[in-house]
Amino acid sequence: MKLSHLLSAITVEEVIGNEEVEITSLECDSRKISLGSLFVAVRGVNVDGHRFIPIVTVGGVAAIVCEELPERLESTVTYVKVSDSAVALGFLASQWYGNPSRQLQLVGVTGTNGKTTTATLIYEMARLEGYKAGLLSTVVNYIDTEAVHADQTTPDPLTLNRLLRQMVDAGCEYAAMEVSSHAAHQHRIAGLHFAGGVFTNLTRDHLDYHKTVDAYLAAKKSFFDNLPATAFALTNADDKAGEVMLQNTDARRHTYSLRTRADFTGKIVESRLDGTLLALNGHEVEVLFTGRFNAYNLTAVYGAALLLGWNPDRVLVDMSRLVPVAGRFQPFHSTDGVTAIVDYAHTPDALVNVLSTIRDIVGGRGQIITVVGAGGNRDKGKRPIMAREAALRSDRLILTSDNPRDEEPDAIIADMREGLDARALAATLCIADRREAIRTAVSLAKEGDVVLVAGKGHEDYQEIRGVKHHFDDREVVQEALSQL
Ligand SMILES: CC(=O)N[C@H]1[C@@H](OP(=O)(O)OP(=O)(O)OC[C@H]2O[C@@H](n3ccc(=O)[nH]c3=O)[C@H](O)[C@@H]2O)O[C@H](CO)[C@@H](O)[C@@H]1O[C@H](C)C(=O)N[C@@H](C)C(=O)N[C@H](CCC(=O)O)C(=O)O
Ligand SMILES: Nc1ncnc2c1ncn2[C@@H]1O[C@H](COP(=O)(O)OP(=O)(O)OP(=O)(O)O)[C@@H](O)[C@H]1O
Ligand SMILES: N[C@H](CCC[C@H](N)C(=O)O)C(=O)O
Ligand SMILES: [Mg+2]
Repeated sequence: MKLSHLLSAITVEEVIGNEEVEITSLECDSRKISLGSLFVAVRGVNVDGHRFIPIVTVGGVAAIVCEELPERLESTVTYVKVSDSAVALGFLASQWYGNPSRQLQLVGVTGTNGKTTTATLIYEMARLEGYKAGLLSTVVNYIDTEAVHADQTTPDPLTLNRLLRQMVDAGCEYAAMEVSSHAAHQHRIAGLHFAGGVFTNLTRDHLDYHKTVDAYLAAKKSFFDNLPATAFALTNADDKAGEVMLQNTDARRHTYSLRTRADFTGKIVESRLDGTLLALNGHEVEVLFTGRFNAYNLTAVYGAALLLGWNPDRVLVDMSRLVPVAGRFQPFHSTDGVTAIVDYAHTPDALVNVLSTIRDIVGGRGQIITVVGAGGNRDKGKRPIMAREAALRSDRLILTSDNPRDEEPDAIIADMREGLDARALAATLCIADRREAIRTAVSLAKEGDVVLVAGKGHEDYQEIRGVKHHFDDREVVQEALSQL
């Protein structure tokens, strides 16, 4: 592809050199370039990509996109100056892959919790409606029915557009994707053409990265600020940040709610551990999901489905055919009446939601035993709050390791313990070995009790100092239950 064709997709400040040069590949990582590549120098979180300009020049790149021109210019390289390389990379990646997001109806889902669930269900719903569809999510990506391993919630622009291209080539008409706050902030989604955006909720997470709640909100809001007028923007009217999200969007504004008047309303008629009778815009449907938070997700999916123009009657029927996402409120039962639930709750708010849901259903008839940890190298401020919220809503609490990454497991547990008063501490055990922690919780449970194993959900690894060791809460839980 000619450089000039790529450049027609971005706003350039200055070009020095030949714009008609042939580009053999588009890269933002100096370790991946080859002869004739276009290298985009992005200022990252750890390092400034501009640092690698001398290396890629020696490596034979044909052109370089950057925010700051190097002092020494080579006659063999075309230099393109832009005001924001990360934004440029997004648009260039779209152009490189033939703008696949314009050939699909792409729906983005953002918010602190519920992104994976909501995006996955929109994908499932498209398939139930008879369409080929794609999915980009924390758990797994799908190109029609082909599962592709997911490294990140929202991949970098090159991976993202490559996957969207594969979806279009496979005949997909729809795609759903999660838009993480990191991705929005780093412009990983720049250049994408969305048919719709959904906001789930905003509570505390990732303050290690965004520093303040306002900055975190601004990152999520930027997704809606950039939606085109042709798109729909569907927000949660019950969330404090719901209205703010749509303040500056050009998209068509719509709301969903479980509490007030909205375009799409959900009402829990009856709740059980294995399902809910839900009324969507007044129509009753039996769904295979539990909890108020899932009623929110389903109402959002229902709204998105109607805004995509699918048949309302068929959508209602298909809502009852949707099945829960791996590791999200996934129940396991022992033969003697103990239930264990594996859930991905890894924020204070998610723990509150999941534990309140369990308490509503169990009532005073059984005890709740919670096993939870917090990830290393992530938001430290949420640790004591997670422990406190879990202790408040559990009869017994076992603090353990999540992914310790580069931190000491005991130090993370100590941070969590800071949130507990003397009474809570008396009902709390600290067992850093997660397998031991789960086994202990299960062995403490009696008939009618519920063990909640929170934080890792679908993850099948434990990340310790850069190495992922196989570990799966669901396997450990099943093994422990079978030994009761
Ligand atoms: C902290 C963070 O978000 N980092 C992301 C970021 O990388 P970075 O800014 O650190 O990159 P960098 O290492 O500083 O490098 C800057 C530039 O120099 C280039 N480089 C670097 C080294 C080199 O030798 N040569 C070279 O050219 C890099 O390719 C890059 O273009 O941009 C990369 C490309 O998009 C991401 O893969 C990377 O995600 C890292 C791996 C990560 O762990 N991110 C997590 C926090 C994350 O994004 N999580 C969210 C989900 C959160 C949630 O669950 O809600 C997600 O979307 O997955
Ligand atoms: N709408 C919701 N509101 C609050 N909590 C929710 C909601 N949906 C799910 N949860 C809780 O949050 C956990 C994570 O759900 P999900 O994976 O769908 O969210 P996510 O936004 O994709 O998370 P991540 O950012 O880590 O990928 C669930 O296991 C559940 O405990
Ligand atoms: N994808 C999110 C959630 C991780 C969940 C938890 N298991 C952890 O490792 O902290 C993150 O990377 O922050
Ligand atoms: Mg997710």
